[in-house]
Amino acid sequence: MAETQPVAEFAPAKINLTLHVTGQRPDGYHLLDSLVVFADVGDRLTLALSDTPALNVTGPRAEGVPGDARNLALRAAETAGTTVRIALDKHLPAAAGIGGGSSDAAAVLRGISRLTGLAPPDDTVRLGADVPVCLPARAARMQGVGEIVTPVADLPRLHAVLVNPGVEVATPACFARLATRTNPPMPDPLPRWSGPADLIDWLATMRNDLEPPACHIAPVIADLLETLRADPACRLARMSGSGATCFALTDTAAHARAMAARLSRPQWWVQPTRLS
Ligand SMILES: C[C@](O)(CO)[C@H](O)COP(=O)(O)OP(=O)(O)OC[C@H]1O[C@@H](n2ccc(N)nc2=O)[C@H](O)[C@@H]1O
Ligand SMILES: Nc1ncnc2c1ncn2[C@@H]1O[C@H](COP(=O)(O)OP(=O)(O)OP(=O)(O)O)[C@@H](O)[C@H]1O
Repeated sequence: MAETQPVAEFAPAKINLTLHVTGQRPDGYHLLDSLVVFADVGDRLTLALSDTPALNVTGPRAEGVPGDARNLALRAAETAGTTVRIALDKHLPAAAGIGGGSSDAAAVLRGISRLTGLAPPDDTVRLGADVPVCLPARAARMQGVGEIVTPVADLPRLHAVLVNPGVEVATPACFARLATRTNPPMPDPLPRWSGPADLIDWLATMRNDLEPPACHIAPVIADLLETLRADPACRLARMSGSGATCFALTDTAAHARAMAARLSRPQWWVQPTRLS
């Protein structure tokens, strides 16, 4: 087969504005209720149909990312039953709670759909709990173990700073350290927020249940959250996913940029961003 013209896909960072752990299935997987949004920072992929699978990982965060069949980008193509050549320009830190691998996998599935005209496979949660929500890459409520994705229309757009303190937190270890596995869900239906300030006030009454276990595993996360909360521009600071990346919400893009400049440290990944 001659290679097709490549298509480009953006794989945005996934941010869990809330992450409530509401139960556990008999197979050990946890039931979640999470308000998920996407940032304007992320990985960049190009892919083309080809005879043999291939993956080339480059970019500022390529180090340590598997370049072989373990990479979720190649596993996604295999799930779709398609052979593709992928160039992955990695900008998101890995194992960071912002769905890097899942967003790459979802981007590959979107790209393959464009190349073949076929719909993505149904059972994408098998690739990773975050893949279904990353597929549309739009604000959504995520439930079940990640397979139930309900779009949230008209979510006010937020300004934020994302900060990763340079430690990796293993997701299973984080779930394993939960003190309680049956915690209250978010309200159903979700409220309708009048604007960003209203949304932030409401978010302050919600939780990330994985934050206490992650802070126990990596105390640097607790220190980071304290630093974020002490900043005059910070309206709310919370961890995303199983960490270690945390986000601070601000009133304006200028505040996010100024806060990001104040937070610059050699080992930290710091990004001002918009979430929507
Ligand atoms: C924590 C979140 O990032 C929140 O968005 C996701 O639930 C995790 O998404 P992910 O990294 O794509 O997760 P997976 O690769 O499917 O699972 C990693 C591990 O996390 C635990 N896990 C994950 C999802 C879930 N609903 N319950 C779990 O207990 C399991 O131990 C699993 O082996
Ligand atoms: N495309 C990829 N990008 C980054 N890591 C990948 C990729 N494919 C496989 N991996 C592996 O997956 C592990 C988890 O990385 P990933 O960035 O997906 O985690 P995460 O940000 O914690 O995800 P989540 O928020 O979904 O829990 C990494 O340690 C890495 O070895």
